[in-house]
Parts: sequence; structure tokens; C-alpha cells
Amino acid sequence: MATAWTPTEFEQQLRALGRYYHVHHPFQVMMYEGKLNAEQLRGWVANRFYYQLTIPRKDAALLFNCPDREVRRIWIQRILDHDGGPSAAHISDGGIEAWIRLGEACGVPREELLDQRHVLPGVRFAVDAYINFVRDAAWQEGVCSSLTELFAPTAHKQRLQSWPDHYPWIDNAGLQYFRNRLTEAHRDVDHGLALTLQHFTSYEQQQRALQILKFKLDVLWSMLDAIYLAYVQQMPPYFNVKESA
Ligand SMILES: O=C(O)c1cc(C(=O)O)c2c(n1)C(=O)C(=O)c1cc(C(=O)O)[nH]c1-2
Repeated sequence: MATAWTPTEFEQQLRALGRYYHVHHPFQVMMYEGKLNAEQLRGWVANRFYYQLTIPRKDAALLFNCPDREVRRIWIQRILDHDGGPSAAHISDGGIEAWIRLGEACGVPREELLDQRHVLPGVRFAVDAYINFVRDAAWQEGVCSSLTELFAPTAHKQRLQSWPDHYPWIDNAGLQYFRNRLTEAHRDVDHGLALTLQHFTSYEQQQRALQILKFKLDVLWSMLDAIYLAYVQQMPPYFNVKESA
């Protein structure tokens, strides 16, 4: 029987999967290097909004699956952070509202975000795969699937560093979402990682945890594949279909 890693080794294995994080996707690289035009940036913001809308519903599914009150009373903060409310960590309006302000700062009107008219089918399928996974999985597996957040502060920091230089037309106040996430993500990840190290202890369980994290990396990467094809390659779905007279 193969031996399990120690918690420290296991954490290193999880962190090593950061090499597949979506910061390395060509679309994110273009974003960071200032190579996106306004339409491409707006396309990203409008599509990512579907992820933002889904996250608190995903966390509600995890809570539903979790019989452990101690876990639930910490995990529930994630829903408040995104939906807003009296005990949201930063602004009581919450992350979804902050993302709407980001969209408006980039030139996407609120109603265009909310009615999801820009959301590409590939993005929808990828995000839905995440919420469906968490709904159907054991809560510990749901926790593990959130661990891409280990790597998210890098993404938020990159945007805070590069956007003001490369995209000065975006009002800096619009970037508040990224600032908020820097602290929220650290707190979330400490909890999610501790639970994962605690619950995935055998060799088989640890292999399974790596598979789950890889699945979640696939979700994020696939979202950007769809966005890249539509907005960079100019090949949105059905772009070559002739409308019949
Ligand atoms: O902008 C990003 O690169 C990024 C990535 C991720 C992630 O890794 O899933 C999240 C976020 N942002 C984020 O803002 C966020 O609230 C969030 C919640 C979760 C989750 O899986 O529960 N991921 C992420």
C-alpha cells in the first residue's frame, strides 16, 4: 500500500498545482501585459460575473451538504462576503455589487451584467460544472475544490498593479473588488486548507484531493478558453453561421 504524505508534503503537492492556475492562461497574460482592448476587457468582466453570481450558491450547496455546525458557522461568511449583508467583512454591499461597480468602471452597464447577455455558453458550462460538482460531492470535497483560492491573491495583486498603468481609463475605485479579495481570500484559504489537510489523510484520499483541485483549475482555464476564442480570436459561437433569408 502506498504511504500517505505528511500534511506538510501534502500541502506542497496541492500548492505545486498552482502551475496550472489561470494566471498563466494567454488571456490573463494579455490582461496583465496591457494587451487587451476595451471590448476584450469588458467581455472578461461580463463573463466572469457569472462566476461571481454562482459562488454564493455554490457555498450554499456546500453548507447544505455539511452536517458540521463548526464548519458551517465559518463557511457561511463566504456567502455574506459575496451577497452583502450586515456581517460582510468589508463593504456591506458585498462582492457581487463590487463586481457590478467594476463592470460599470469598465463600461459594462449594470443591466448588461445582470441579464447575462454576454455570458458565453462555454463559460456557463464551466461554471455550472463547479456548482454541480459541489452539490453532488461530499462537503469535504467541496471544500477542497475551493482551494484554487490558494493562488488567487497573485491574480488580484497582478490586476491591482497593472491595470492603473495599462488601462488608465478605468476608474481606480472600480478595482475595490480585487482589494477586498486580498484579505478575504487569505482568510478563506486558511480555513479551506486546514480542513483539507485534516480530512484527506490516506494516500488514496490525497490523490483524490489533487484530482479535485485539478478539476477546479480546469474550470477556470476553460472559462478563459471560451473568452479567448470569442474576444481575441473573434470566433464566438456560430460566428460562421449564415443567417437564412
Ligand atoms: O479572480 C480570480 O482569479 C479569482 C479566482 C478564484 C478561484 O481561484 O476560484 C476566486 C476568485 N477570484 C474570487 O474572487 C472569489 O471570490 C472566489 C471564490 C472561490 C471559490 O472557489 O469558492 N474562488 C474564487
